[in-house]
Amino acid sequence: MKPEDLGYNESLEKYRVEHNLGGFEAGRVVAAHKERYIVRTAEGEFEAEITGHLRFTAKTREDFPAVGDWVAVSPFDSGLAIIHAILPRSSVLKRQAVGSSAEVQVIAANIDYAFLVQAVDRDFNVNRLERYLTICHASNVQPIIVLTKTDLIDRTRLEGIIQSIKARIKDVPVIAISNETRSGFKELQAFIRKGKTYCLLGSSGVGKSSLLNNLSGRGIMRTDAISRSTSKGRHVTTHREVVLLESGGILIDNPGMREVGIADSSGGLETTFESIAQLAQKCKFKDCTHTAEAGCAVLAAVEAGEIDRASYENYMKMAREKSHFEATVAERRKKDKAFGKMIRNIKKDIRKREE
Ligand SMILES: Nc1nc2c(ncn2[C@@H]2O[C@H](COP(=O)(O)OP(=O)(O)OP(=O)(O)O)[C@@H](O)[C@H]2O)c(=O)[nH]1
Ligand SMILES: [Zn+2]
Repeated sequence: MKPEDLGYNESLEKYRVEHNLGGFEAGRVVAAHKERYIVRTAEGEFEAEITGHLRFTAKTREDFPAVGDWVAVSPFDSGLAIIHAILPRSSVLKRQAVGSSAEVQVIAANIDYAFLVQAVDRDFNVNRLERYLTICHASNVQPIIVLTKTDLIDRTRLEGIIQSIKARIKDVPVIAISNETRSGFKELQAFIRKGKTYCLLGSSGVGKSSLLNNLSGRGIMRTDAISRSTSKGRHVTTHREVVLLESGGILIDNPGMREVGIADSSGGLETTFESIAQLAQKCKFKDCTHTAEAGCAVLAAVEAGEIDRASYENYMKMAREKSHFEATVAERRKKDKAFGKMIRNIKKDIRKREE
């Protein structure tokens, strides 16, 4: 298999050469579990660990390899390799970790396109689509909306749903398919290009697995589980989270993908609701919350019907979640800082006493 088949490209190769990584092989992380990785290179598949240097210089979880990452590796034994560096990511899909720590988890890296999957029956909800769009914009992933289960409703109802999406979401392709009748698959396939990386985002039960099965046909790469003993003697089983589609596209599918929420969507909110963000600059007060202020340009536009009220409410809800998330992170950083200072003071005291 050529690295290009896994999505390797010229800018990655340029980086590898320019940063003196030419002596290593380029590989793509196809599975990650704790600090154990499965890396696929042109030569084959390796079970890999990161160098001590990478581990000790890592400041956050984002400094560790994730599924989809391109890494510089050196094989050292049959089937074993060391990861020396992570090549620059074109996109990072993350989510806020469960719990109160507000730590960000990297779900996958280097995804080009996300299929935002929604069923046209009971799951259908434009607010949820906007939520996924926000994540895509924050992550630098191109969205494509896929409506499933179109066999369950009639043509008129489907047209109505598509219209209601287009009224609120501009410039994002909408494809309607059925996993049962396979209608719409030709149109969908036209969006899948060789060497590009995709993922599926959507609630449980909307038809993501069925879609994946219909797309992959033969040539699926993760049919068997990987089970090897680790250097520490443990025996673990991992599933490859990268699937090669028949059309040459690469699909990343892992459990974290199914729990994507809002995390650190710097700029994401603004891109999704561009018109709201632009209006917000025209508000009378700089710190306008767009809830009740006089001279609020956003409220005025909602009143005038220039902005959809549902979009406005969704925007406000996400803005609140985002600021809550950022506050939690700031709070934790402050605590970490105070703790670090305390430790330094204790050490100083000990040194003084020893003198
Ligand atoms: N009628 C109809 N049923 C579908 C379609 N796509 C999926 N289903 C059914 O919907 C159910 C859920 O489909 P899945 O593909 O498992 O959904 P999923 O999104 O992978 O769900 P999770 O694994 O929970 O995330 C299954 O019973 C499918 O047979 C469709 O296009 N039409
Ligand atoms: Zn305002």
